[in-house]
Amino acid sequence: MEKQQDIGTPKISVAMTIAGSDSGGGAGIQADLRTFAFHKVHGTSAITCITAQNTLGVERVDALPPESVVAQMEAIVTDIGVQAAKTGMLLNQTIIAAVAAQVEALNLTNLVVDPVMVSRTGAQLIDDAAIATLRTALIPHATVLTPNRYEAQMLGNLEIQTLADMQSAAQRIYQLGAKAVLVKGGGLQGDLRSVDVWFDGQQLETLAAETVETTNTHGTGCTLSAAIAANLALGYEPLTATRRAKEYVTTALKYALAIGKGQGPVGHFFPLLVNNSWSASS
Ligand SMILES: Nc1ncnc2c1ncn2[C@@H]1O[C@H](COP(=O)(O)OP(=O)(O)O)[C@@H](O)[C@H]1O
Ligand SMILES: Cc1ncc(COP(=O)(O)O)c(N)n1
Repeated sequence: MEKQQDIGTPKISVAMTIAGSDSGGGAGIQADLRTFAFHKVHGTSAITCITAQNTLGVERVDALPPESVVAQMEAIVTDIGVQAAKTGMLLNQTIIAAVAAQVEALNLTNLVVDPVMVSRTGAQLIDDAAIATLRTALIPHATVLTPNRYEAQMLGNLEIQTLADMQSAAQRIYQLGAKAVLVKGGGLQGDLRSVDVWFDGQQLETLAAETVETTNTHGTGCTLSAAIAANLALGYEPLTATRRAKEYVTTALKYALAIGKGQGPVGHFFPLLVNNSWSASS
């Protein structure tokens, strides 16, 4: 029988997320796949761990065996192929080491590394051995590295309070070998919450956006790194991809969802649903 004709776009970009599952649907794999879809990029996923999580926090985390993570990456890349990838929550040293080795073996380029180490509230999420491996084995493969305030403090070994501190951090962290570093401001005070600093060895840029007054910020970091990967997959240069991703996060924050008793998630698809009132019956 003849293969059915594709009805989608003739050429579709593909991105891969290597990250953890968030049962609450606001961060991790769930946020990444929605972000890819919003950008009309086909999303693939290598799941590293399963969190029992909601808007109030993480209750439990179960790691997958590193061999499973590596096999998922291989299955995706050897058949479908990807134009860009991102890493999120990698959880432990063995998974980080396995992912870094597989990134090398599969020759992955256009890699966004979101070094999920410390939550925006300052809680350390992975142990010191894992941080050391992230620093030496994975970060040197990053096209763009996106630490939040606390992660940047650890990676740059300095305190961050001001824009000047963010700039120093970006320059210091760049020495770890990523092609570009974006220090994110969400963990700072006032309007610095919406300011990020970019350094790629030549350009030191301040990326500022409108500050959105909301407590529903769950998933902002995941969404930003996934949107950078989506834009890289679409062929944009890293800095342009990052500027476009930041615009998307700002919009998603404006449509953030007041669900649950804690910090609700950003609204990945709500700009579309509100402005373009498609419904199944129409
Ligand atoms: N209230 C806000 N208004 C606008 N942008 C924000 C706000 N909070 C965070 N951002 C942006 O969201 C992105 C994610 O940053 P951050 O929240 O620091 O990451 P993480 O979730 O990893 O802690 C950054 O681009 C940051 O500037
Ligand atoms: C599975 C998983 N991955 C990542 C995050 C960080 O989320 P944020 O984007 O809010 O920093 C999370 N809470 N859960």
